[in-house]
Amino acid sequence: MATEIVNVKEFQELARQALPKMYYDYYSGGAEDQYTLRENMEAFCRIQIQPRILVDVSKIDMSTTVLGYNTSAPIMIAPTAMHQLAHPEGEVATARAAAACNTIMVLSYMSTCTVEEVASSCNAIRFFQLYVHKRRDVSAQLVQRAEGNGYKAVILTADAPRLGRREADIKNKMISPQLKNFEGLLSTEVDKGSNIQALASETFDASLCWKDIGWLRSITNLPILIKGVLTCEDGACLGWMPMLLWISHIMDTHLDGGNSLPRMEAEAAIKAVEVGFDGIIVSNHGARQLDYVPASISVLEEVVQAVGGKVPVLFDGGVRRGTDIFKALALGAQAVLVGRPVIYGLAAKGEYGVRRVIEMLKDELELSMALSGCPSVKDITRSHVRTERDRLQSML
Ligand SMILES: Cc1cc2nc3c(=O)[nH]c(=O)nc-3n(C[C@H](O)[C@H](O)[C@H](O)COP(=O)(O)O)c2cc1C
Ligand SMILES: CC(C)CC(=O)C(=O)O
Repeated sequence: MATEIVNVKEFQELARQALPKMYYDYYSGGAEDQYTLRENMEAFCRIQIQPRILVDVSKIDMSTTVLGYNTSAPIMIAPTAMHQLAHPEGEVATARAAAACNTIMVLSYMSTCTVEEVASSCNAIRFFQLYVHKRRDVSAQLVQRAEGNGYKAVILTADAPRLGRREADIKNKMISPQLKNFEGLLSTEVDKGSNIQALASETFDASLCWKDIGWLRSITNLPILIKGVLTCEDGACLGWMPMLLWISHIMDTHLDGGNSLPRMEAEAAIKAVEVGFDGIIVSNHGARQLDYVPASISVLEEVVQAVGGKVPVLFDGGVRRGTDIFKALALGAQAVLVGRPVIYGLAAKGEYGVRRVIEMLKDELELSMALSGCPSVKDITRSHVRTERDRLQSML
């Protein structure tokens, strides 16, 4: 008899067994030395939870809203490319699982099922992730198809002017399938070098910058969120801060007239709000772009402070446990997105596997809330966690 799967991480091994090596490596891998890939998870381990006792937790309510849409828990499905390499039903199976769990799914621009196929497969709340194509008309058409098919928001991924260097994909000569969304629009059959690399360099418009957001606004009425730009080196310093940097930060605070953030990071976050984004996703793209950027959990709080509640801040990177979700919420995220675990569930057991992954995370979050004295999501506060920065501060 097969042993019971008891946590999300165990789906990774099932996926490894189920998938051809080339695809498993593509899904699981990160950039270059994979330092940030390890950090994304290890940084969670350095945050401790401070529970409260004797709180009535006989009922736990995990429900929340994201951009006004109700969801059963603050857990969303991150945009990840090419689900049909994991399972023949691809993104349709993922969307059905999202619908069954009452969770929001973000469809990748690089999906293998089309925007329309996913929309007509179920009633999941769907957002659409966008890469801005060198040919702007291609991106505009995709956004308009998404809007016409009931997707509720556009998520602009801003951390990929070029593709990160994923060495396993280079060695494996990772091949991308034809992406049906682009049929008739352009060819994705490129056969030089790493095909994924060639696909990305054909696609990504590396000239995209802040001033182009006006163009994006002009092609859609949907809310637009920005994903990935705020996990910059400036924020990273704080997560890993040696004592010296903390002292200089305190000095900055005084020189800055009370701004509690390092100036560069605050500027980046505020800029995103000023140019009119409707939400921010703190993300390092699952450590697949620039290696040696900080774990995204270690910059979350600075971004939340800089944004000051003006727009929602979502979070992704390394979420594998309910306690990870609890920690991200305590540090100010409105919800988390989950990338690889969803793919592992899909590869191992199709739609059912994705459902199990989400259910397991929900069950773990519910238990974490009960054991921490938090009957609802809004009861999870900053004082429920203790970070490295808190520990260093207490030594001053
Ligand atoms: C295989 C794979 C494909 C991805 N494809 C996309 C994509 O098409 N668009 C995008 O914005 N992010 C993409 N991402 C990044 C995810 O949206 C997300 O930021 C990341 O997976 C979160 O980290 P996690 O996998 O540790 O949960 C991808 C990530 C993986 C692992
Ligand atoms: C096809 C890739 C460009 C999709 C992606 O964003 C990724 O693999 O991280």
